[in-house]
Amino acid sequence: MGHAAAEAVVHGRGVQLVPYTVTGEPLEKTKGNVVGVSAVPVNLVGNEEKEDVLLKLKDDNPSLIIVDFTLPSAVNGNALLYTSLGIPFVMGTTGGDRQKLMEDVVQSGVYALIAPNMGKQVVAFQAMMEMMAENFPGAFSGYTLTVTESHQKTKVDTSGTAKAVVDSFQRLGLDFDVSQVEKVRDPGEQVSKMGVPEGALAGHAFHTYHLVSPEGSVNFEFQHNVVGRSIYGEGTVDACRFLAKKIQDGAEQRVYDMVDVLRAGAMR
Ligand SMILES: NC(=O)C1=CN([C@@H]2O[C@H](COP(=O)(O)OP(=O)(O)OC[C@H]3O[C@@H](n4cnc5c(N)ncnc54)[C@H](OP(=O)(O)O)[C@@H]3O)[C@@H](O)[C@H]2O)C=CC1
Ligand SMILES: O=C(O)C1=N[C@H](C(=O)O)C[C@H](O)C1
Repeated sequence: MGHAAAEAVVHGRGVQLVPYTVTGEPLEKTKGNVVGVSAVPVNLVGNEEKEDVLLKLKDDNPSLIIVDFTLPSAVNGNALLYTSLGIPFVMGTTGGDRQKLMEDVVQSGVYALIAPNMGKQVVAFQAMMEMMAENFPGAFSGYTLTVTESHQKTKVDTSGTAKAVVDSFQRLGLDFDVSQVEKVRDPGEQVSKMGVPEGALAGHAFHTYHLVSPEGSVNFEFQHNVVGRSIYGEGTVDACRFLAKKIQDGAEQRVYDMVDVLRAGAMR
């Protein structure tokens, strides 16, 4: 996903790629190595040197914003790293201890945008569910919910988007815990059960939320199926532009999500 985001930055308006990517690898594996993002060579940064490199990049690029698409196990440590260096960041990575993440970032006073989904229409769906929960709490009391999400087999955690939507469903009266979300990670099942195109097995996000009334006579189904990752890359560029403007304006609020970007009319 980091690569897809970098591609979108290279092709995006009003943003510039700082050609460095921090990895989870030791320096001996990254030293001198580059990856190509379109025609731009991007330098790999090893674990031991990341603090020094980020500080130097911040000095050289005062409006630097870090984009993080890593792993749930890296979420909290990375957020502490960025806040300790005073570098604003966009965090698309899901999982980790989300409550601690929010507490640490808010307390630091560093500008950040944290969201489990950067895709404009998915963010709009999330916002719609939040609005429904706020306006009609308990509207689906007594209903039964099933949630199924399919992602590439390398995804280690339950979808962060599904967790956010489940939060709205809970406020709508559904008795459902995120541990009940069915994760589909087997490629065979993804094709046969979920209808994922074979070409999208390495990158897709299919979500289905199904609700049934107590007596079974009323059914609702919400579905968003994304093939590939380009919509998240485009949303990441929107997020960076939005955050840069907030920093420039010295906005009082310092921590944002993608619904804030959408509400501001700042998603293309
Ligand atoms: N918000 C959104 O719209 C979206 C969010 N996501 C989320 O983004 C995250 C990443 O997804 P995806 O790219 O598919 O995952 P991958 O597993 O493909 O990539 C994760 C990368 O993180 C790197 N990494 C691991 N630890 C660290 C670390 N401490 N510092 C820096 N880099 C590290 C790994 O590289 P290496 O170990 O080689 O260094 C690896 O390449 C997931 O949480 C996913 O859910 C995904 C799509 C959209
Ligand atoms: O890992 C992914 O691919 C995605 N992760 C995010 C999530 O966990 O919800 C967003 C989207 O589903 C793609």
